[in-house]
Amino acid sequence: MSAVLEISGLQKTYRSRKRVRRALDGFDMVVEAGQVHGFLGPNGSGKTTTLRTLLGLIKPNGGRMSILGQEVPRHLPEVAGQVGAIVESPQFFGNFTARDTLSLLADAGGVRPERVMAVLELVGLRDRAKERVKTYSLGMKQRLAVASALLKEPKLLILDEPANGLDPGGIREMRTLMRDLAESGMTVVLSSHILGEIQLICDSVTIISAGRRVAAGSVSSVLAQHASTTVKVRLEPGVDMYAATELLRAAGAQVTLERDHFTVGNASNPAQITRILAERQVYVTELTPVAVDLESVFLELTGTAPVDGQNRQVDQSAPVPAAGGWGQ
Ligand SMILES: Nc1ncnc2c1ncn2[C@@H]1O[C@H](COP(=O)(O)OP(=O)(O)OP(=O)(O)O)[C@@H](O)[C@H]1O
Repeated sequence: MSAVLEISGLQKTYRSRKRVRRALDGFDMVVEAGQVHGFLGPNGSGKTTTLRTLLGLIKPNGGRMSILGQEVPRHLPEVAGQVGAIVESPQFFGNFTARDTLSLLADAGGVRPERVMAVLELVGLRDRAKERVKTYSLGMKQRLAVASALLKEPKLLILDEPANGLDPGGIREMRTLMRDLAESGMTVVLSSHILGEIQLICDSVTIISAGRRVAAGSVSSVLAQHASTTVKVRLEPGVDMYAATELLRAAGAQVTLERDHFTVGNASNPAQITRILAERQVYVTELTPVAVDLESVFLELTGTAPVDGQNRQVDQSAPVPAAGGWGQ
């Protein structure tokens, strides 16, 4: 695989008369060819700043960036034709049809006119191409925006919050579209706050917090690195659950009592749970690992802000040893 997008040590500081705000603090990101890559981070973590810097819309204070092997912003004119991007919601004239809107853009960008109906077909708007944009739903407008970014047949498509404001049906359509584009060989980078969606759609992710990378890699490897040692335990009906949890707590387990079950947070050896309880004739009817998802990893990572002044990405710091070892 080869990197379509590489960012290394990116710095951006916004300065106004009143304050200095460091939006990017040595940020790194790599996106391999043909992937759908999720770019995740809480509000204000630096996603839009990264994308705007990459597209030459704002100037960084330091760091290196390359797109399709060309250093940017120096070589942006050479690669701009191969990058489609929607970083701010595009404004369309409501009285224009989708076809007229795209024809104007194609004309201005020196794109072959045949591309207009081709991209409308790709985003599923061909049948509605002759209707005015003001009659479109939000989801259709979002798809029209994606169509406009596809006019140039880009190798890299960058979308900031493409599913923003869409209902579940619209989100599903957008997901299918992203996957279809990746299958056609395009690399797609999308930022989103809808983490369940990112988990379904993306091959790989970068998570940013306070201007630094806090995790990166394939979705499965990011999840595996944060594999949970929490298990859910259910007991036979009628058993005193509180007394059972006290037995486990006395042995060092981190127990959280729920309405009809409890969880043990540091269960690196779940057999200890069944052994300790069975010794007191308390029997377990269910013992299941609590699955980790992207949302819990995101909350865990972005809840712990990077240490100021540390010149390294947070995901390169020494791994924290897994909790466990109680009840031996
Ligand atoms: N033009 C600007 N002037 C000053 N500060 C700015 C400017 N643009 C962004 N910032 C600040 O830089 C930081 C990063 O903002 P950015 O918009 O990149 O975050 P984001 O991750 O895209 O957030 P969101 O998810 O809310 O869109 C924030 O603290 C923001 O207030």
